Amino acid sequence: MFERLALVGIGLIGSSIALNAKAHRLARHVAITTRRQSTLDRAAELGLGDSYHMEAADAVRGADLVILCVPVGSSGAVTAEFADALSPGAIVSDVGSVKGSVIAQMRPHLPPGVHFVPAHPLAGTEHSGPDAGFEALFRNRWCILTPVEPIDEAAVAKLRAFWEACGSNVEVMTPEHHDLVLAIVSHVPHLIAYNIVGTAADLETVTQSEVVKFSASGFRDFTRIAASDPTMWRDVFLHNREAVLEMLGRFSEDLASLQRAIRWGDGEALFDLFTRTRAIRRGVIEAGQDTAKPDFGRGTGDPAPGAG
Ligand SMILES: NC(=O)C1=CN([C@@H]2O[C@H](COP(=O)(O)OP(=O)(O)OC[C@H]3O[C@@H](n4cnc5c(N)ncnc54)[C@H](O)[C@@H]3O)[C@@H](O)[C@H]2O)C=CC1
Ligand SMILES: O=C(O)C(=O)Cc1ccc(O)cc1
Repeated sequence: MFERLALVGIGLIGSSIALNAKAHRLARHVAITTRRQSTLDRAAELGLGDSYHMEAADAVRGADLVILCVPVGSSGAVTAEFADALSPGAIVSDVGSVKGSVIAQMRPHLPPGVHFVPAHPLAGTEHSGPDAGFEALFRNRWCILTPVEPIDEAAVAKLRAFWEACGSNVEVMTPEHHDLVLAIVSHVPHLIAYNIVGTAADLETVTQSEVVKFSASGFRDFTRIAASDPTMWRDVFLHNREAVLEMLGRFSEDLASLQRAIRWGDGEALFDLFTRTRAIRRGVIEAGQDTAKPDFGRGTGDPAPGAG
């Protein structure tokens, strides 16, 4: 599919892409570059690529597909390191959990003649680093493409085919819509997990060990999410600020109304909400998705179906 794939950053997502490239023969040569020598050495030990470079420019030179796989806050600085070495006609993409900010950071560095097609695989775990990757990560998961003007349809089609070969279902949308949808289905839920685990750990009457010992399944799920990479998630919140604050505002209002229902013994309000949310989960399962599928509908004015 590609002659030379350059992966810039080789953590969970970069290494999972590398394993797919090898398993499905998506590129004749996979060039890997990352910031630290120790990470590059580990990638080489794992046999993730065909060549390994400490200089990003050396990895992207001659590449027809470059995928940036670094925390979103580093996107601009890292792109500046290799932009001059990009070949005309190359497709430049990324995997960042935020699209608007990443596009704003990367675009000014990209020379005319390369095709910029940002992407976001909605697939991951709480683990990070090159050892965390696995080939099945993207299978039956969504990958969202957010092409920017001037859109090259052939480049979009090629990147779509790449992600489909990794097992993903591909959807195209604007960066703004992506950031709003992801704020409610991914970013705010992570913030809630970080917050509730922090609150539990801070309780003076509940020691840290009791939090671990008595974790029932619901709280256990929160602890898994709250174990996610601190650098990555700090960057997500700093770079999707507006959408997250908008969704948090709605969330707080809805939480206040639940608090009120509990205070005033309004069982009907609680029962009604829990009945609606149960139906949503069952709809998700019936649709064959055991993880939340974003609401790709537009124009409803309510990107959080069933919230509140
Ligand atoms: N972890 C997840 O579940 C998912 C993450 N993403 C996105 O994928 C991107 C990468 O995330 P992961 O692979 O999980 O992270 P990771 O922490 O496993 O790997 C990040 C990689 O980037 C390198 N790196 C960090 N700062 C750098 C810099 N300034 N210059 C060069 N290399 C640098 C690290 O050495 C490492 O190789 C992020 O933008 C994240 O938002 C997207 C979907 C899921
Ligand atoms: O581990 C989980 O449950 C996740 O939610 C993984 C994840 C994290 C970040 C993304 O941008 C997409 C997927």
